[in-house]
Amino acid sequence: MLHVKNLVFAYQKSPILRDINFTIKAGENTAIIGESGSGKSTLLKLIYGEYNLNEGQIFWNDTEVLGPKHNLVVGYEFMKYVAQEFELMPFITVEENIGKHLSNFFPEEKKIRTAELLEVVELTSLAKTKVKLLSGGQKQRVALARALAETPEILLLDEPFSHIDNHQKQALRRRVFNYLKEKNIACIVATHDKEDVLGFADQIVVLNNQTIAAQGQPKQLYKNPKSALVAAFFSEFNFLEGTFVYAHQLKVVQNSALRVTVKKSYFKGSYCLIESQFNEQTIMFEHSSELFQNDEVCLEISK
Ligand SMILES: Nc1ncnc2c1ncn2[C@@H]1O[C@H](COP(=O)(O)OP(=O)(O)OP(=O)(O)O)[C@@H](O)[C@H]1O
Repeated sequence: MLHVKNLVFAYQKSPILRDINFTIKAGENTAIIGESGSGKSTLLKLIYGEYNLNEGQIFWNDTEVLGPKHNLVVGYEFMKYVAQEFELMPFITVEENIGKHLSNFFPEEKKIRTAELLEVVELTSLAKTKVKLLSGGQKQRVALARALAETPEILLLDEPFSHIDNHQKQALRRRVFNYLKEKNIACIVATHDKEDVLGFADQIVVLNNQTIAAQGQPKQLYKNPKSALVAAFFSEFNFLEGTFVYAHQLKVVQNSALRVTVKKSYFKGSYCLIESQFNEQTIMFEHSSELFQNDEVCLEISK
């Protein structure tokens, strides 16, 4: 189990993170979300032992994670970290990068393991290609596979699919997260993308104002977002009748007190997102077809 206890950290004087407390069980997937600059990457680096804490402690089971003040070499065998700037070796091949830390004493095992990981990240066809020739997304996949090579107990992922195109992202995400569950590898994913979270995360930790603003299971936070920050992470939303209402929870009806004037329609594929006006307030709602400027429609909340 990972245990982050009363963590406080500042790069210089003003704290970046304070009063951070949470736990992660073996095999659990935790998403760290929050605005840009809220400290997600910093938190991952602290858990990895890259910096010294100002206060607090971090444990993986009975081992305390200590910063560079106490450790000559950053990192622990049980933990791997895939940073936003994945540091690969450009002049050797994809498979050599992935197998870099696997023992040469067991060449057969190394071969099998590398082949397995190439499949997880769907890079089998590029196994013999030098990394310097790869695209950003392909490099990101090599970094993921390399982090998995030695089967860590916990994996720290910073925006792990950010460079990968949409077409490949969906399937890759499922493969990687299912693989982690199968192998009982805990993971922490810092992300801006709700698709990295819904359907995969066991818990979400929301960072805001240097601290944990909310924490819970995705379903809980989604159904009852207590702040605009959380609601906005999941979907387009409105603040109506003292509560957060997602755009898809507003339906056009014959008659209601919520009579809005359409400003603009945005085609979204299977639906249209409609921007409308109610008194001084902008109301966003989803509709099956396009509506036109100055159309008047009545809306009802259907949660
Ligand atoms: N090495 C550093 N030295 C000083 N300040 C830093 C350093 N790295 C990050 N910061 C500051 O710490 C704060 C948190 O940054 P961090 O990168 O952890 O945020 P983040 O939530 O991961 O952002 P993003 O979503 O944009 O990646 C920011 O204000 C940033 O400017």
